[in-house]
Amino acid sequence: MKIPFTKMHGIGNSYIFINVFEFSIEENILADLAKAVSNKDTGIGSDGLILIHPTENAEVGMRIFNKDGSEGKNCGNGLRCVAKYAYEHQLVDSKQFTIETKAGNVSAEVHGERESVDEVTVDMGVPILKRSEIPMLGEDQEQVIAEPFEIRGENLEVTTVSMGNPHAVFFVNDINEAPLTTLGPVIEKDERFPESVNAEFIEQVNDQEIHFRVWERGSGVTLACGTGACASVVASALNGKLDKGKEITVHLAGGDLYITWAEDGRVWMRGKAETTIEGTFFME
Ligand SMILES: N[C@@H](CCC[C@H](N)C(=O)O)C(=O)O
Repeated sequence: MKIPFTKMHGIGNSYIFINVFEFSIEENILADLAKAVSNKDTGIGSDGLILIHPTENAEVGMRIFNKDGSEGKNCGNGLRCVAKYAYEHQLVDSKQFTIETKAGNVSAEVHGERESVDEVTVDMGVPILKRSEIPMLGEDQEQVIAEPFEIRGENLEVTTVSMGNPHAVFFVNDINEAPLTTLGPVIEKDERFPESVNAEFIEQVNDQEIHFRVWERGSGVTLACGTGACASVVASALNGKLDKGKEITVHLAGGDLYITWAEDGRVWMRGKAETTIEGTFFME
C-alpha cells in the first residue's frame, strides 16, 4: 500500500500527517500504521500519526495516534499543523475555521499567506478540572491542586488538568533536574490514572514565563506538547503563581508557545507550525 504523507512539526513535536479527504485507510490498520511511520529506523520517524479527515461537524477533522499506536483525543501542536495544512491545501476558504477532534471542536486562525502560514492561534476551549473527569482515582473532590503524590519513594505534589486529554503537572525548582525519564514513564502508567497520563514538569520563572518538559503518554519524551503547555499555564494559575488573562510564554525544549487562560475560562494557544517533508510511505 502506498500512502502519501506530509511530515510537519510544532516546535519540534513532529507527526506524519495523512490527508484522507480523497482516499480512506482501514480503521484496523491505523495503530500499526502509527507505529510504522513513527519508527525512525524502518519508517519515517515522528512522535506519531495524524489523520486530516472530512467531517460533517466542522470544516476539517483531526485524529491523533501516539508513537505506540494508542489514540489521543487532542493534540495542540497537531492542531496548529492541521490548520496550516488545511489552509495551504485549500481544504478551507477562510483563515478562521473549526477543527473537529475526539475531544470536541476547536476554532483555529492561521497567520500568514495561503502558501506560507507560519503561526496559528487556537481556541483550546475550557479546561476540565474535575478529578473524576481527568480521570484520576481517589477521594472525590472537585479539583486536584498541589495534592501530595508519592511515587517511587519521592514525595511530589500534583495538579491535574484535562485539555480533552489528561495532564499531571509537577513544579520543579530547576528544569534541568526534572526527573523526566526516571519518573515520567512511571507517572504515565500509574494506577491512579486509569487512562494513563501525560506528565509535565515545570519551573516557574516569573508570573509571565514557565520552563516546561514533558513525558507524553504513548510517545515518551517529546520536544513539545501543546495541550501540556496549556495545562501547565492553568496549573500554574490554580497554584496562584500567575494571573488569568495574561499571555504566558512557555519555554519548551523545541521552542516557545504563547498561552493565555482568559478571564472567560477559555485557553488560547499561539505558536509556529512547520512542514519538513512530503513523500510516499510504503506499508506492507
Ligand atoms: N503532543 C500533543 C499531545 C499528543 C497526545 C498525547 N500524547 C495523549 O495521549 O494525550 C500536543 O501537542 O498536545
